[in-house]
Amino acid sequence: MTAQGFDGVERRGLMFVLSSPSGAGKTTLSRMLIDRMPGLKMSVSATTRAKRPGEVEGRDYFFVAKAKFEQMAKQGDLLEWATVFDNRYGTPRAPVEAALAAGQDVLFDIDWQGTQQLREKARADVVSVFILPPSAADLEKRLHTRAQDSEEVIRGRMNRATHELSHWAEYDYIVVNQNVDDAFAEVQSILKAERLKRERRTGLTEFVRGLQRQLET
Ligand SMILES: Nc1ncnc2c1ncn2[C@@H]1O[C@H](COP(=O)(O)OP(=O)(O)OP(=O)(O)O)[C@@H](O)[C@H]1O
Ligand SMILES: Nc1nc2c(ncn2[C@@H]2O[C@H](COP(=O)(O)O)[C@@H](O)[C@H]2O)c(=O)[nH]1
Repeated sequence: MTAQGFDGVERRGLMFVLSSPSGAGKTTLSRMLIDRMPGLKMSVSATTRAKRPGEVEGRDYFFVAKAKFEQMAKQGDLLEWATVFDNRYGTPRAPVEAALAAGQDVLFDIDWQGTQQLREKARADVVSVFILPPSAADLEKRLHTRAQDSEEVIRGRMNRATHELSHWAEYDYIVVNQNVDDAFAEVQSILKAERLKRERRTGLTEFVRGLQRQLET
């Protein structure tokens, strides 16, 4: 699973995870990353929750029935899965493996349970970022302005936010999403720096040997 860095040095692909309480801005930041960072592919999850207005099958999620989800989990087709807000969510394994094998990095918008499972499977290749809202009032306002969930669903997500927040210290990086452009710049910097980490740059030895040969001649 190697990617060609922009400087031509081979490296292992990485799994870039964003988690947060619902409404803090993962989806927004993920879309910005996919639009602006070449070599990054979004992992599209399967879910048993109902489609929101404007969501597109295969772009936002694969919307599946409960029985189908259970079958996917049983067959080993999911890299990780969890129950969130009474619905099932999981990462289809094949597209992630194919993207990594093709030299791409993969972006995940998943919760702390999924992040733990990915970390158990591939610790060295997982880079995780927890997104915090600037305040509880902002979080609630964002869930309302998104205008895609009922009052009851929003209340449930706000009630669960404390629990989600309690997992912040399990993440490699913490970003406060106050201004979306600033938060994007921070997340982008993390990805750029992680792509340059020596340990995942498998082609460095060969590259440096080549430089040494040039210097000796
Ligand atoms: N920095 C910001 N300032 C103001 N509004 C924001 C900011 N970031 C995101 N939003 C808005 O907040 C709402 C929720 O954002 P988003 O859907 O990205 O959250 P999420 O973390 O993906 O939520 P979920 O976990 O429920 O999918 C959206 O309407 C989005 O446009
Ligand atoms: N463990 C996983 N969590 C996932 C996955 N896909 C999404 N999620 C998380 O679920 C909640 C709710 O999402 P929403 O779209 O209904 O608002 C959010 O925290 C997502 O990050 C997954 O495949 N695995």
